[in-house]
Amino acid sequence: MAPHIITKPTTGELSISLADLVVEKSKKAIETLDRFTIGLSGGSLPKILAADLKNRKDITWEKWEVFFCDERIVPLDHNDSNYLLCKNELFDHVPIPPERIHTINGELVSKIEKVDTEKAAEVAQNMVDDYENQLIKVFACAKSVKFPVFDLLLLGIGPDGHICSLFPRHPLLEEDVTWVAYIMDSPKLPRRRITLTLPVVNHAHTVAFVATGAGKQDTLVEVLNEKGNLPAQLVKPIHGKVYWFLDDEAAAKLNI
Ligand SMILES: O=C(O)[C@H](O)[C@@H](O)[C@H](O)[C@H](O)COP(=O)(O)O
Repeated sequence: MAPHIITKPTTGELSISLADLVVEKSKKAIETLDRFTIGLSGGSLPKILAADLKNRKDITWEKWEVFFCDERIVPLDHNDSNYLLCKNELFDHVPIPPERIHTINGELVSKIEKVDTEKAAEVAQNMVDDYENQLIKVFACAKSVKFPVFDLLLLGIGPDGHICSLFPRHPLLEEDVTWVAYIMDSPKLPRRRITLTLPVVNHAHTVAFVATGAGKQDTLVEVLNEKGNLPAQLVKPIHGKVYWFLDDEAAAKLNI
């Protein structure tokens, strides 16, 4: 199915349009399943997302279940933390119950910082298991049931076409069993991260990319106009829809 591409002259207008989609998806999910499952990313996304959304009065925030599409393995109060970014932009301004915001395990973060490289992989695997268990609880299914189905995943895109912490040509792109994986050799710093895997992304009901600024022009031409295997091009939800929220600058080289 062709993606829906939404372009707006400014990031302010883009924030309004993105908030409209989030409100719509949140309402629909809460009406049917009494909860809304959303995955957030880092980068510029939390700020663009929160700018308008945090002032919306028509959201049942208490019914949200928030996960992170990827997270850097750093303390939750570290400047590199995607959680901290989302907290500052959104969580501090809206009443999502803290227990419904699913972070990486802070104790395991402290542990990983104190061990050698070999042991670090073991701790990272524990962190992955912990995060998968949080997903299992919310999605109320045994791990044998294939994949969680998020109502909405919000993704940024790197200039190299990466999404989550899934980078071009990285073996993690082949992962087709686990829901969450760790990466210790991320080409983008910090090196240690955990990420949702591609099959989880592709089981979501709705995936929305957000990209702004001239730095994304060439990447968007490649991802949207050409065939290839960049991580963003591998996002093809089995039953879901894909949206692209772009400002005019980012979209300038697209024929739309
Ligand atoms: O973990 C990270 O390193 C970032 O979160 C990264 O994945 C980001 O989401 C994209 O690079 C898009 O970032 P921008 O939207 O800021 O361009």
